[in-house]
Amino acid sequence: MGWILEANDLHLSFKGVKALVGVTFAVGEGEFFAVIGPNGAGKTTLLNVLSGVYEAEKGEVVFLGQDLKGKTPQERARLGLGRTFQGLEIFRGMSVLDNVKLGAELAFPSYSLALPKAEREWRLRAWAEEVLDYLHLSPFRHAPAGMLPYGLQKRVEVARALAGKPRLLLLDEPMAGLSLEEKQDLARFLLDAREEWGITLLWVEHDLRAVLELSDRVLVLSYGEALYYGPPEGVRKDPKVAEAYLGQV
Ligand SMILES: Nc1ncnc2c1ncn2[C@@H]1O[C@H](COP(=O)(O)OP(=O)(O)OP(=O)(O)O)[C@@H](O)[C@H]1O
Repeated sequence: MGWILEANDLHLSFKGVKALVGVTFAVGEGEFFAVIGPNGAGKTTLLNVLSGVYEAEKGEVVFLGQDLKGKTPQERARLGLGRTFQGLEIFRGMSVLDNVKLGAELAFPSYSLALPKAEREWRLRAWAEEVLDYLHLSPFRHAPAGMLPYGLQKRVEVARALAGKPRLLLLDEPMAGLSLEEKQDLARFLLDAREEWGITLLWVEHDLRAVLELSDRVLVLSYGEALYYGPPEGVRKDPKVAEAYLGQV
């Protein structure tokens, strides 16, 4: 399998608290890859290191064959490494369409700045509308994003990230706070986006059932260390994982 992302021996501590301890894994092109683990295991820290919010003290992150050391989150996003956050990161007063258009800007490389303004705006809007349509958000396109029910706001956030046409999208607990039906809808949209636009997905998620059902491979973290790395079928059988979750799996 061709790797789109490789993380080698990542270490990071916060004032003596070891958040990542020698974490090594790789994500294959087109995979749906999950990172799970108990609270405080280092999952969000790992996403922050991959997306450039933090720099690892040791180890390297290689994306599409390129070492990301020293690259800012914006530079990483431009290379095709997208991200959604725990909690909502949308502009509440802005319309759904404008939120998604902001994300779509990333999908239009700088040369398109040379296009006439109207032409560029038209293309941007057409692509944003396509993404909205895909995620069944078109009926809400003119509503201020903050006025929508929570589940739809989460979907707007995912739409904005997908509109940037990332090669790899990092998702931090995309299903938190969603109803079962909303979770099933989101799962379908993510799987469809992978199929349609060739986006690789790496998600941190607490809903173990959804993770084991949807993911191709899983990395389990506990106290910053990788406990398990492999197919979902092995997660429940692994004694170290069972111990870390104290019977939760
Ligand atoms: N900016 C920071 N400053 C100090 N300590 C931090 C910081 N970020 C994370 N930590 C610590 O690092 C460890 C890992 O935290 P992290 O948020 O990555 O875990 P997590 O697996 O995402 O947890 P959760 O499931 O609760 O979101 C924890 O002990 C946390 O307190």
